[in-house]
Amino acid sequence: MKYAPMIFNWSLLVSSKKPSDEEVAYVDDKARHYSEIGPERLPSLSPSAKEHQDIKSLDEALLKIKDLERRLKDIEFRIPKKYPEVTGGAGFVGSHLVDRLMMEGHEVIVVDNFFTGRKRNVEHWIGHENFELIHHDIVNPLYIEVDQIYHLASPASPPHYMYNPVKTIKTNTVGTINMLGQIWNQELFSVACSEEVKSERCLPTAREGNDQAGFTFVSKMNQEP
Ligand SMILES: O=c1ccn([C@@H]2O[C@H](COP(=O)(O)OP(=O)(O)O[C@H]3OC[C@@H](O)[C@H](O)[C@H]3O)[C@@H](O)[C@H]2O)c(=O)[nH]1
Repeated sequence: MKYAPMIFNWSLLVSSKKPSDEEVAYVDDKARHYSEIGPERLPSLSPSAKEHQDIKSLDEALLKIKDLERRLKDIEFRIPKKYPEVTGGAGFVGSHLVDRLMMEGHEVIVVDNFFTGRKRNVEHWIGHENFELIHHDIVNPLYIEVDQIYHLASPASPPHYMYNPVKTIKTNTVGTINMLGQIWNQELFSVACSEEVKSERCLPTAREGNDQAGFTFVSKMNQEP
């Protein structure tokens, strides 16, 4: 790409055009005006009494805002926050649940081995002080303190749960036992299951009306706490 050379035309500064009589008269008039009133009569730049008053009330307003912010923080602290853990929180259903919990102001921990889940499903929360993402396979124990668990970590669709059936059964049994071990009150433990699994503890997520549904059904049935 070619650039046009920048030429500064000095002749523009030395205009040949003479000021008109009107322009000269204006400049004369201004010069006379300011020589008459003198510098002391120029408008003062220091604040007037009224402006002083305004600044004072501005300070007071800022103090009030600070006080209100502090009281708001106090109130926020009194609202019971939950510390829920979402296993499989990087998956389709899990990430929507995470959004909901985060929007409600809870401190959310996501545990996922990214078998089918994706970081991008929760990336908008990464860096948020209430959010933590742990790359972990629930088949191995995990020792963290939470006060509620939404257990969604499981291969969800036939190609995924049939990919390694033994591992699927391990995830849904050993994995679930591991997650249960994290929480003292099992009433605060919810499992996501498809509609075939009839249990009050289940959060129904999908209808798995296919030949292999029985496999995931049996596997998930073992999850029931
Ligand atoms: O061993 C595993 C398997 C899977 N996962 C995770 O579990 C999540 C499953 O989410 P997917 O997007 O694949 O599937 P869905 O969100 O549709 O499944 C959801 O509804 C159906 C239920 O049976 C599933 O338990 C629930 O997660 C993924 O993030 C996956 O990485 C684990 O963390 N560990």
